[in-house]
Amino acid sequence: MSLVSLPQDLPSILKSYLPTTNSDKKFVTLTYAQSIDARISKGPGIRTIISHPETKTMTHYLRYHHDGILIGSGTVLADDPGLNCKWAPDGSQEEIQEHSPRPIILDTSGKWKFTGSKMHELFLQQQGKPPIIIVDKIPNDKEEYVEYMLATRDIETGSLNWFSLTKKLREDYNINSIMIEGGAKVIKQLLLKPDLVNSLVITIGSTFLGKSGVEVSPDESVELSDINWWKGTTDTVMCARLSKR
Ligand SMILES: NC(=O)C1=CN([C@@H]2O[C@H](COP(=O)(O)OP(=O)(O)OC[C@H]3O[C@@H](n4cnc5c(N)ncnc54)[C@H](O)[C@@H]3O)[C@@H](O)[C@H]2O)C=CC1
Ligand SMILES: Nc1nc(O)c(N)c(N[C@@H]2O[C@H](COP(=O)(O)O)[C@@H](O)[C@H]2O)n1
Repeated sequence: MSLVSLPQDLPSILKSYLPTTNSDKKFVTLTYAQSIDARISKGPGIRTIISHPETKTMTHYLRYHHDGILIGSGTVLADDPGLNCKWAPDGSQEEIQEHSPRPIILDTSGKWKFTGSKMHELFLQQQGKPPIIIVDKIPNDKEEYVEYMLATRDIETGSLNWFSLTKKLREDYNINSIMIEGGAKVIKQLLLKPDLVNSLVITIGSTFLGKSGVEVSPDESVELSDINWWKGTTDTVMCARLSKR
């Protein structure tokens, strides 16, 4: 798949929502594409194109600027995504490979296999990196090229500790900036974490996906600040920060 050009006015809007170059500070961007009725796919397990080609290019521009890209197992199983970066200033193969983010798959119950996936194919073609899989138990039958990282859980509640997870990715793998693309279960949790998420970049496509679509509404109301809108051919992009609650 080749990309259309990046709209000229997008980088200046995105600039202050991107991780700073050469910074070793942790940076988390939550980014996804939704319909007007806040759905990110037509239904569970259905890969759905929402973004216009120009905002798809923006996603690859964002990927270029991050060390890692995280998705949940629901997304990797539904979409079989590539998660590489196809955008680079000069479009060279070397630059694309170097700047492809490291895929991070939150698959605590070990349902997904790298071998035979789109990600695997791209890795073999030197167009993408191999994944780190976050698991509750290191599997006996480890896959070649995959790195496994144990999920960090709160002792009292047993729930995933996102702060420790991003800290560990930074300390153990030098992944300072992470863009989190979804899916719905992951997004819903992170919309309630203003202390973890530095930037929010949401593409809003001009479509309604209807009641059977996968919804991304947080369990509580969420206020935003530092808001900027970009208007494209059919989509708008909202850049913002989550307000502290
Ligand atoms: N339009 C867009 O930008 C995007 C759309 N999608 C869509 O989203 C849908 C998938 O969303 P979901 O089914 O909600 O799946 P998901 O991708 O959010 O994954 C959920 C899974 O992730 C793991 N997980 C998440 N939070 C966890 C936690 N706190 N502790 C332990 N494990 C945890 C679990 O294995 C859980 O079953 C697909 O239809 C996909 O196409 C996904 C990403 C972006
Ligand atoms: N930006 C954006 N727009 C859409 O319309 C989408 N459906 C998605 N989905 C996300 O992108 C992943 C696919 O990545 P590849 O193109 O295969 O590299 C998919 O898994 C979702 O995370 N994003």
